[in-house]
Amino acid sequence: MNVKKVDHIGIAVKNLDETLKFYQDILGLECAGTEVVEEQKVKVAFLPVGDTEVELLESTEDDGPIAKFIEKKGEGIQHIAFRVDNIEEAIEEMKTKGVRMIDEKPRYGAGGAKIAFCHPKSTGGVLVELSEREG
Ligand SMILES: C[C@@H](C(=O)O)C(=O)SCCNC(=O)CCNC(=O)[C@H](O)C(C)(C)COP(=O)(O)OP(=O)(O)OC[C@H]1O[C@@H](n2cnc3c(N)ncnc32)[C@H](O)[C@@H]1OP(=O)(O)O
Ligand SMILES: [Co+2]
Repeated sequence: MNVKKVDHIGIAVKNLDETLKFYQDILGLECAGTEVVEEQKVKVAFLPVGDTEVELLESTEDDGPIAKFIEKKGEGIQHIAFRVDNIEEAIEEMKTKGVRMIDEKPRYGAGGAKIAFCHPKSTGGVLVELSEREG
């Protein structure tokens, strides 16, 4: 597996605009854009920090993964995403090594990335996202 960097840290929030006040006005980060990713039932805001990004996630539906996460655990860090150079190969390697994949095929991720999630029960308790994209 060739992990290049931490692509982003995904943070579940109830209200994107409210939380952006902390990241923008207090931390001084810039919001590089927002996007609705229908398949994940989220509205996403990206805030680059050095070589990585903070990804703020607000649910667009009551039954989405972010809504469920907040219901059970409250707001906070929901996943960490690692950048890989070939996601299909990375998924196969994970499976071969016994990791339980939530996604066995890449899905659409924000910014046109190809993404796949690994189940927290087989990663030591962290929801891990694999992400392949340019840049
Ligand atoms: C836009 C995109 C992008 O970057 O481009 C994104 O990031 S979208 C980001 C949002 N999309 C996703 O998260 C998609 C992948 N996520 C999922 O499929 C789901 O959220 C699961 C991770 C499978 C959890 O599903 P669900 O809540 O129905 O399962 P569950 O409550 O039965 O949880 C099973 C066990 O996993 C734990 N668990 C649940 N969510 C967790 C999380 N985020 N981190 C660590 N552990 C977690 C629960 O506490 C429970 O443990 P116990 O049994 O010990 O209590
Ligand atoms: Co993500």
